[in-house]
Amino acid sequence: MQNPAAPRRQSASPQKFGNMEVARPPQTAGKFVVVGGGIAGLAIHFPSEEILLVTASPVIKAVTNFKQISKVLEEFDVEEQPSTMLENRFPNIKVIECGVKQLKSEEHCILTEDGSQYVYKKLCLCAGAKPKLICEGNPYVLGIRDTDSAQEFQKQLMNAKRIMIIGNGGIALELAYEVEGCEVIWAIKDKAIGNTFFDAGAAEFLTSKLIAEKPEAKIAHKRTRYTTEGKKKEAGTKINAGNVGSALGPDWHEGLNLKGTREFSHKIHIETMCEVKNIYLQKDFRISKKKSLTFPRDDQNELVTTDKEIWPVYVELTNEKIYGCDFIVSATGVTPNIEPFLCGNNFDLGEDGGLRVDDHMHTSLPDIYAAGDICTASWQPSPFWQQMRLWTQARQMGWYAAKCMTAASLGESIDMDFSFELFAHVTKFFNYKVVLLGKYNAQSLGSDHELMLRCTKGQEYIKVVMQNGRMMGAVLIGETNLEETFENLILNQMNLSSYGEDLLDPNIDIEDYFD
Ligand SMILES: Cc1cc2nc3c(=O)[nH]c(=O)nc-3n(C[C@H](O)[C@H](O)[C@H](O)COP(=O)(O)OP(=O)(O)OC[C@H]3O[C@@H](n4cnc5c(N)ncnc54)[C@H](O)[C@@H]3O)c2cc1C
Ligand SMILES: NC(=O)c1ccc[n+]([C@@H]2O[C@H](COP(=O)([O-])OP(=O)(O)OC[C@H]3O[C@@H](n4cnc5c(N)ncnc54)[C@H](O)[C@@H]3O)[C@@H](O)[C@H]2O)c1
Repeated sequence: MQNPAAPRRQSASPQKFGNMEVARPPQTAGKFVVVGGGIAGLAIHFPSEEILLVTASPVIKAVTNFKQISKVLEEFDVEEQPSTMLENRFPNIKVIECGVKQLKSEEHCILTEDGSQYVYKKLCLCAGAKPKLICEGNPYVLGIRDTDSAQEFQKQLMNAKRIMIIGNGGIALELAYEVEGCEVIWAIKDKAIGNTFFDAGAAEFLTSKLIAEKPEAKIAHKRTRYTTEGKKKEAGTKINAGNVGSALGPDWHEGLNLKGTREFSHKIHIETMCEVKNIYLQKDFRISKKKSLTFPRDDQNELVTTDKEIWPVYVELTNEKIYGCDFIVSATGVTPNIEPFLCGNNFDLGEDGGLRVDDHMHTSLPDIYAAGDICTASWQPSPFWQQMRLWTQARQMGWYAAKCMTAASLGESIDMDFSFELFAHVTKFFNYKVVLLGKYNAQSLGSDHELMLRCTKGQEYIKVVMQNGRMMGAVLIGETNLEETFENLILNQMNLSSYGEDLLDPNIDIEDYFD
């Protein structure tokens, strides 16, 4: 049976009239059009509706081994697959492998880079985000986002003796632990590592792992890559250089050999409370007559000497120190991919540059929804939820957006999905399981809160955030088995004042206590 969602594709290039190129007339697509084949776009399922998925990357992301760990915590692996696999599994989905270059919201249509136009009834934008680099266009400054940029990083690392990592979030934390055989200078704005996830206490717990030699055996990698090598691209479907592929996710580095040219395991030096002031290419640095420093040794403390080695690039920090290196990784956050959709469309934007969405994932323009990294959640959130640009949230948003779009087209109303009640993230840093719940860093609680801690060096770190005797958030590092109990305690807001310190007493089986 012919797929009803399939728009008839004519020639790949725009029609020609004399010397003039004219975009092909609009093709009426299915009811719903989704832009982006990342985790948010792929979570959009309408079992009985026709969907047109337009995506710039040749592969799509599929969630496998999905596990609901507790009410809100989810764990899953992600595989890259060819888009044909998606079409085979879901005959109501038609995939167009091409970047969207323009949105005409008044006409309800999108234009792709091959000159085609598709009309939508409802549209969901899931075009993700791209790395926010400290110095755009500098060939020695790399960002990591998708499979290709991760492989480029690996390629450059293979020939590197020293790299600099700038930033203090997820990517920097992972790289600082994973990179071997290469000196790493890690410059952070904060006093302690991992500021987007941890406070100084948790950072200290983890730092001991960072400076130790890495004894852990590597776990087998779960990601599989669909390779496009040798696959001839159709004319006109070339991906615009500005378009990135889908973002990597959990275990992204497991298939990569993150090793430099040296024989040692870890060698890392952290420069705290500083930012990048200047980046010099080798020639400019020579002209500047400035001096760079050698890699600081543990026993030298601040006594570093002038570096005799010549490096391709030099980084001057705001603490006046200068280090040479082979290249710089800018792990400094992301910027939502909104450019192709802005021209002529008056979207409300969030402070972080995302498309503002309401509690039904609806943007400020009629019939246009957004989900995942591209959007800025602009509803009044639950007291225990905040947006972070993560796999889990992208998946939940995509899934919920689909429900909202269906309900809107049927004229029905729908309640906010339960997954937005509580922020819950499970990940792994420095080979420890890390669970973050609710206001895990006392975000927006001001000074009116207290912390309870339990820490066993090398084994576990538990922090709970309490306010008026109620649990507001928690950080659980290690195999604590407390996530489900704490999730319930945050959600039910039970008054825990009478338990006092017993709450974290290791001799009390807290799970049974609150069953
Ligand atoms: C290195 C790395 C490690 C990470 N690790 C974790 C982790 O361990 N845990 C976690 O929870 N999160 C992690 N994240 C974050 C997570 O990957 C993202 O939050 C999530 O993938 C966002 O999904 P998305 O669908 O919104 O965007 P993306 O995955 O970026 O997908 C966007 C899609 O839109 C397409 N697109 C872009 N522009 C256009 C256009 N103009 N036209 C058509 N298509 C377009 C792209 O090709 C892509 O298919 C990590 C991110 C990175 C970079
Ligand atoms: N395990 C995980 O959960 C995981 C791992 C990797 C990445 N991610 C996600 O992937 C995305 C990208 O990761 P990321 O690490 O680039 O972003 P991030 O948002 O996690 O961290 C960005 C970091 O860069 C710092 N920063 C910003 N501008 C800076 C500047 N000019 N100079 C110095 N530091 C600056 C910030 O203070 C912050 O520490 C994020 O959404 C992140 O949540 C998650």
